[in-house]
Amino acid sequence: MWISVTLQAEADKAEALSDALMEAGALSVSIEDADAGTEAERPQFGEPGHLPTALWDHSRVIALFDGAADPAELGAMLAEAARAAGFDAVPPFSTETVAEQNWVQLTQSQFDPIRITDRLWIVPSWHEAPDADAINIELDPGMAFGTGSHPTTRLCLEWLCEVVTPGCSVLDYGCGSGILGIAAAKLGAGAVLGIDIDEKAVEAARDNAARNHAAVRLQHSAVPVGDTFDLVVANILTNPLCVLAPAISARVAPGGRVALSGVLETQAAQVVEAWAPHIALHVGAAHEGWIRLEGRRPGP
Ligand SMILES: C[S@@+](CC[C@H](N)C(=O)[O-])C[C@H]1O[C@@H](n2cnc3c(N)ncnc32)[C@H](O)[C@@H]1O
Repeated sequence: MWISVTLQAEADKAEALSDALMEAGALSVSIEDADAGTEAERPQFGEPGHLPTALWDHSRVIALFDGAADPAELGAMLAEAARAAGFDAVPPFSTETVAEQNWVQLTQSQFDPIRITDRLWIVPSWHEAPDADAINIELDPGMAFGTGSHPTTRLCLEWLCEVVTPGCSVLDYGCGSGILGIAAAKLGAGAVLGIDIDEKAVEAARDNAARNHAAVRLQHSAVPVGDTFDLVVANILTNPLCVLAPAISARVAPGGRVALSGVLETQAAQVVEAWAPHIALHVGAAHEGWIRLEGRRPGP
């Protein structure tokens, strides 16, 4: 028997806490994006005015301890780890006992293969692809957002399935795990570029693209993007999508198309208005209260 302790921590402190927990005697530690839970567990995502980095501001640090440890001993280990990681006190946590043989299953069973369309599946590495003939993107949950389980990602993936044509160029603005760019490349796009403001996301996306043998160029968003693209997809949040309207729209080639996600139904008008001087947008699809806005730059 093991004791699994799930601690809530700010993402930028999660790694330090993870290291400190190992030092303090944990048998294993994993870090999960706290926003990868249920809708109710994701209060920040999509709240008007919330900064984009808040998407993975909160992490769950899950540490496994020997079940023989008594509560006082466990409390002392947690306190030592919290102190070593620079916390004033032990962050909020919950514990549960886990039968040894169920541990791996417990963690992995939360992430089953996700069918986006008949053509496209997202498959965790420990699963067999349910349809070997489909495009199967291998992605495991990690620190970068984008496993296909969130409706905003799904809306973008469905759009890519509809609009990618052989050899077209695609910009994935706010690539996170790289899931959208990888999907675009696998669907037949030519030049695919993914950019992100978070260097860790760029690194994760690089790893994921390599693992999927997907030709996707990935770079930090501070690096200027000179090109324009046939397709531009951005799953960020309402406020940054409004602020970034001139920058993102400038990357859409004449005749090219754009899809924006990360917008709640109630926020559609705000984004449409911000984009009106650049590209006219309309609601293309909706899923669980989230919408996808789409537009086309006039041109050839
Ligand atoms: C919701 S995640 C989307 C990840 C992935 N594209 C998907 O659809 O699942 C938003 C991503 O946008 C990035 N981001 C936020 N603001 C940005 C900005 N101003 N420029 C570039 N990337 C940004 C975040 O770091 C994050 O990786």
